[in-house]
Amino acid sequence: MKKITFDYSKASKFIADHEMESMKKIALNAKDELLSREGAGNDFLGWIDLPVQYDKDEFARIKQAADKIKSDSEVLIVIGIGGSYLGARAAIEFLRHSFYNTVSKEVRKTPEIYYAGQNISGTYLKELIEVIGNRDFSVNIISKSGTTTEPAIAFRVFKEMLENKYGKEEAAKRIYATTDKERGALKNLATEEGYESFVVPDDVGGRFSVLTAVGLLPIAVSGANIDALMEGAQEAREEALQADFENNNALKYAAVRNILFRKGKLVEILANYEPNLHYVSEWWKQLFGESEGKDQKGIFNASVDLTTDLHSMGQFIQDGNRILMETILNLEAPSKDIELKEEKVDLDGLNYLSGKTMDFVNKNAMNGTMLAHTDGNVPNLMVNIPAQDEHSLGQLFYFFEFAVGISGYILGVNPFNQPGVESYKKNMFALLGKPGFEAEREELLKRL
Ligand SMILES: O=P(O)(O)OC[C@H]1O[C@](O)(CO)[C@@H](O)[C@@H]1O
Repeated sequence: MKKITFDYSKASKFIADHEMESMKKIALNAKDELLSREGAGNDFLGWIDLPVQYDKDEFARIKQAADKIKSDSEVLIVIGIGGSYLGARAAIEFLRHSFYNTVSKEVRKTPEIYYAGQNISGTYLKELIEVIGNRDFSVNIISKSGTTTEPAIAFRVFKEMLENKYGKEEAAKRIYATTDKERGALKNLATEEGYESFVVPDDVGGRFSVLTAVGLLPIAVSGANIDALMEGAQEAREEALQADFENNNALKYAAVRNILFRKGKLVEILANYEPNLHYVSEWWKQLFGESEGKDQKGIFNASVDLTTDLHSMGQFIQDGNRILMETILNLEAPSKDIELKEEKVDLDGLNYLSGKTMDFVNKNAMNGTMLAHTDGNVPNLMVNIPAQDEHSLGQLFYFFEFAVGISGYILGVNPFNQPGVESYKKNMFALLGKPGFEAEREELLKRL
């Protein structure tokens, strides 16, 4: 099986050999810190061994639950926010049909899948309910803490809908709860109501949880192969833990982005040339942004879908404030392609491309853009993804997880906490009038 690779050769003019030598030592120290489990946030390192040490009984139960949902539901609603939905969505959009929910059932073969609880929009929820219509559906509510407001609100709505449609007992058989093994409101509810439950391990944070039931149940419902996903992750883990620096893609990526950061490249844009990678970028943004953006430090993570955004953000990337580095997600072999035909009269002037494939055009756009951006002083790094399949994606997930652990330690932050996320919650609760927030409420209202 082909491997994910990281290539920074096109950015070599921005990185001197001695800088790499020096950062190599720092990255290897960070690796020791991570693997010795003595660094900051060391109670959240369960993701390191997850691809080889996971609960096999639960894994089998995930497959059974997915089979049940496939057999009794036309629609699955996945309720969660941040790490409790982005990994599943990234995988489903990367691995399955570009128009998964709208392509015919004969092609899709599995339930339509929609996401809720990732915003607080009444319009979104109301219209999602219209999409479900009278059809049979199930719900997978995912919240590690079991107390996050956005998914909790959405779950209330769908729980009531299920109970009205099927009665309380049957509704309970259509609700799958993925949460902490013993704590939180959702766990209590699941126990009380008898929902089938799956566990988010204590030592695996939300943004590192895609290879637990958090990601695996929705991914399995979509028809993707979760065994192959885990196998890919196992291979990337093997490399990350065992390989020396020169052959260790995750270590090199962590090192290079930190060299560039220290030279004023404060923003990293992740660029894809295939729309099915859009949510991989969204997943990556949380993984890196929430892990590194703290203590008034960190690389800001952004993403662009290309060539689409070359016609909106392209001007800035080429020519605006020079604070950018760019990492390209290069899907080496897309699963489908179209060959361009010759036309008798070359009115659109495209006959020079006849016999060429869309991917040929796309790859040339990518290479041309990479050189142009490099000339414009945006260092371009590349992550090569062999294929649009589970094996490659499993590798990619682990590659980025390991890289961010190393990168966070290089930066000198705890990559495994997210204290900053609490501030908006506190204000929201106060403004909503949640009991216990009365004093804060008065203060905030004066400021509005
Ligand atoms: O799974 P939970 O506990 O609902 O959390 C969802 C998301 O919210 C955060 O805790 C931030 O508030 C993320 O770290 C997490 O992925």
